[in-house]
Amino acid sequence: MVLNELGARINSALHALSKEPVIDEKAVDALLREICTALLESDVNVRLVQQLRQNVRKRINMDELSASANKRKVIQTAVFDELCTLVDPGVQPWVPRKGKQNVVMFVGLQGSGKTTSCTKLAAYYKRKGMKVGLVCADTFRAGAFDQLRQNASRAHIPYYGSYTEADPVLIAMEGVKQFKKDKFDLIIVDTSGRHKQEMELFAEMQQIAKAVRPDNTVFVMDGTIGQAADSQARAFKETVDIGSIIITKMDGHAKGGGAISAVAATGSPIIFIGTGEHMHDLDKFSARPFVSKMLGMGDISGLVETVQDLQLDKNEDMIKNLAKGVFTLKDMRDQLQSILKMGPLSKIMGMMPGMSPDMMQGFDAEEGTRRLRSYMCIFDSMTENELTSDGKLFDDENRLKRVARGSGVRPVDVQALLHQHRQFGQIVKKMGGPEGMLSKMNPAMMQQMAKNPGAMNPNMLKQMGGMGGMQKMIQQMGGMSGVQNMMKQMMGGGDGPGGGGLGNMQEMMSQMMGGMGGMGGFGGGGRR
Ligand SMILES: Nc1nc2c(ncn2[C@@H]2O[C@H](COP(=O)(O)OP(=O)(O)OP(=O)(O)O)[C@@H](O)[C@H]2O)c(=O)[nH]1
Repeated sequence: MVLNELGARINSALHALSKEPVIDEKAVDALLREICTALLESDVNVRLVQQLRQNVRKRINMDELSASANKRKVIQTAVFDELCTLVDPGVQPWVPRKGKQNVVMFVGLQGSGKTTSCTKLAAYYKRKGMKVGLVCADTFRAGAFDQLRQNASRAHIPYYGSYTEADPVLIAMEGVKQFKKDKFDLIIVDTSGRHKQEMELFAEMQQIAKAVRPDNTVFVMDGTIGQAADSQARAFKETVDIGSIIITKMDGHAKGGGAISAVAATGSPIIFIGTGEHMHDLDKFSARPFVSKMLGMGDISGLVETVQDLQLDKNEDMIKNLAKGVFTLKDMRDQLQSILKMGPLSKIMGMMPGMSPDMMQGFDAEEGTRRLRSYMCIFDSMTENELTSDGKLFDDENRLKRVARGSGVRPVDVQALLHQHRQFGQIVKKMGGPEGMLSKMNPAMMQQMAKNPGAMNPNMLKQMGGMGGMQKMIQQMGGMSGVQNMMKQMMGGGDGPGGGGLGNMQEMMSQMMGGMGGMGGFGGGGRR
């Protein structure tokens, strides 16, 4: 069972509980049976599933429960917490520090996704402002250096490797030495893999570790591996000092439960999850947001971090404009550019509460991204004067035709962009100023949800006014104008209970992307 399905099944079991007229031992047993079966079908280690069942059972005291006003909430919180425990070894993950020359070594079996993940991680920390270098110490697989070189070049990340040197230990040592000399903040060493756990691989890993003395060793594991994950993780743990885990290929049809269980075998935290072959397909992992996202409650912290990385609050001109309710073509270009920088639209939308991955079906994010890129070409063909205008200049047909010619599109495409700009402009006008919807919020509620999404009353999101309330929470958590402005743009309004939050967002997105079909499932306001 893939993780989306697992989340949906646990959700529906919890939902079924709320429909029970009496919540007694029998009802709790039925709930746990359903959850445990779902976990086992997702390849979660059987020992861990038993442990989860016992822990939840221990936390639910039926006598106390009968006096409790909200039994369902108590049970839901217990289940949520135990699901988090399942993927959280309780160890703070290691993070590189800027200004210190951090060395990270990647290990794992051949094809697990080491090389790909090295570059993804390098790009991630580059976005955080670190000076990152990649060392290819994989001399076992012909072509490994070429792969790393290509990936690194694409991401503009310096790399080190050799076509002639056959000794991986020497390459690793030399690469790390050079990057250290040049004061790199983070040096990532990719090592070889083998088809299976074998002595030669382990001996090589140990030699490299001895030579470069990594601050952290990252174990990369294929998410599709199933129950074999447990023994694989143990074998690696016994040989090298695994500090963190990256699980790859968690996109598509990976069951993932087996690899996730590896946390227990190594006692090391999962730090990232690979969700595709592209550079951006790396999700930071932490237990609570992961479980929250799996259960369709979104990943607020991931969304806030992604938005923070954009440093939108540094775009002062736009912020000033927005506050005044003014929205130029240049503002629109900057916003869309930011969205493009955040990575695939599907990923961003997947982080939003209420949007479980299955709701994204039919949402053609690639087509959306292509359309955004064509918009960028149109903006590039405009003069500064035109960009800083409200678009009325294009009532002049010659001007419109000139821009269409310059960007290789039809005049009607330029008109479509101008139409969307007008729509955005109307929303900005409505929301700007002190009367904007962001001024109305309930901080206590937001803080509670931010701290513990599992304890959230399922109706809370609805009460908060769906995505409108979400927006307020992001304001509370991020506390920065850039996030608000971004969210304002992306999501549109949504005030009050059931306010058209998601509905508006759907409308906005589909307008932006030119009416992508298949998003009709999004309800207004909170979901569940
Ligand atoms: N779908 C998907 N594919 C991935 C992911 N991570 C890696 N891959 C693919 O998995 C394949 C193997 O990845 P590599 O990075 O070459 O694996 P490796 O562990 O470095 O392999 P060796 O160098 O031979 O040890 C490649 O085709 C990658 O594109 C992921 O998160 N999702």
